[in-house]
Amino acid sequence: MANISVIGSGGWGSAVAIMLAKNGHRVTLWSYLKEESEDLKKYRENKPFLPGVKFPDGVRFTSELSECCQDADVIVTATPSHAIRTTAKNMSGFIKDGQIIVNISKGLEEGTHSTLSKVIKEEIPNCEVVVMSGPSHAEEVSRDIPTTNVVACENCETAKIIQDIFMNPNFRVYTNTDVLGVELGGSLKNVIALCAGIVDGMGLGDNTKAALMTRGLVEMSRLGVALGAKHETFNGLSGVGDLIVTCTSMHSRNRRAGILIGQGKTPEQARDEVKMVVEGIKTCRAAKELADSAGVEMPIVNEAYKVLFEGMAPGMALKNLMGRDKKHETEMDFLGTVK
Ligand SMILES: NC(=O)C1=CN([C@@H]2O[C@H](COP(=O)(O)OP(=O)(O)OC[C@H]3O[C@@H](n4cnc5c(N)ncnc54)[C@H](O)[C@@H]3O)[C@@H](O)[C@H]2O)C=CC1
Ligand SMILES: O=C(CO)COP(=O)(O)O
Repeated sequence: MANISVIGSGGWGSAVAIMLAKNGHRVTLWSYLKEESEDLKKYRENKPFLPGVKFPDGVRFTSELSECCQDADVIVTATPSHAIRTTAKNMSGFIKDGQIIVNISKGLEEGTHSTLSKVIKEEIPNCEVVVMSGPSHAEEVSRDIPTTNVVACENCETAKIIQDIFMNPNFRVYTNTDVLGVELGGSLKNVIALCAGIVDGMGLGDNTKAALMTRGLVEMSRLGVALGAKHETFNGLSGVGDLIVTCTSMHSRNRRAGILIGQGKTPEQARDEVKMVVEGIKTCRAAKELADSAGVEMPIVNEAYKVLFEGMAPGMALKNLMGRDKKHETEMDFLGTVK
């Protein structure tokens, strides 16, 4: 049994806290807002994000970071991506050498385009970072619906420690050492999920969505390989696996925001209506800027950028994508990835 602190009590942090407590660990769940923490304590339920799911006895609640870090064997970070740097900075003074931090948030930092494990390592140089990603909606994990994820760390022995802590008969965990590939897959799929929602909101067909997902995966892998990730990682749980779930599930916040945009709402209106974190909007900007500076072609991401940030109508973006130059499907670039 381990002492685990989960930093961030949105839907995902709460679901993971519930699961880890059911696995037999002592869990402390940290909330950004004191009122959020008080409500969790009072109702033993996350009413806004996971209504109807009770926290097991093994979970306690706090809004004090110091008490989360000091006695924890493992710390799990689950804040929105934009809050990871500040949260890590605030945690840094309480972290012991070699402390394992498992990041389960998905996204890239605005401006620097850094992966979240890199941001954590910059703020807490004495810790060891593991990332967990894959197809896992909080609504299902909190209700013990069978799910598989992957934990990635350059040190496979550390990944195995986390695999043992998280694994249970309804939550199967694989290990991987391609940290960059796992993080990029989990982040970039949110942009394609937004586009899948737009396709649904426009009332287009299954053919259109299958095309978007397939070619979207090609773009994700192409950028990933150019940045140093392994191509095969994108064919795993954190790549195609998460892409499938996010592009097809009504639980997906990114897909739900996309549906609203496809129906004519602005990205701001869509984000406000979804109310929960829609990471794909910011990640789209980061992906476009990364692709531009690495000279990588990402036509879907480019069109999504125009819709999200330049006011282009989704119908025009679709026309641009369908009207591109003719291609051979498996055309390779110099790195051996499919163009
Ligand atoms: N919800 C899900 O099923 C999954 C979410 N994720 C990722 O987990 C991360 C968190 O997402 P959710 O739990 O869905 O979010 P959520 O929308 O359910 O909750 C957001 C939480 O962030 C807190 N918050 C707001 N501003 C903050 C700040 N400045 N500092 C710290 N906390 C702040 C809010 O109080 C709230 O508790 C995201 O990166 C998301 O992509 C990953 C896998 C599954
Ligand atoms: O990453 C997720 C599921 O694996 C959550 O995706 P959404 O943020 O789109 O709900």
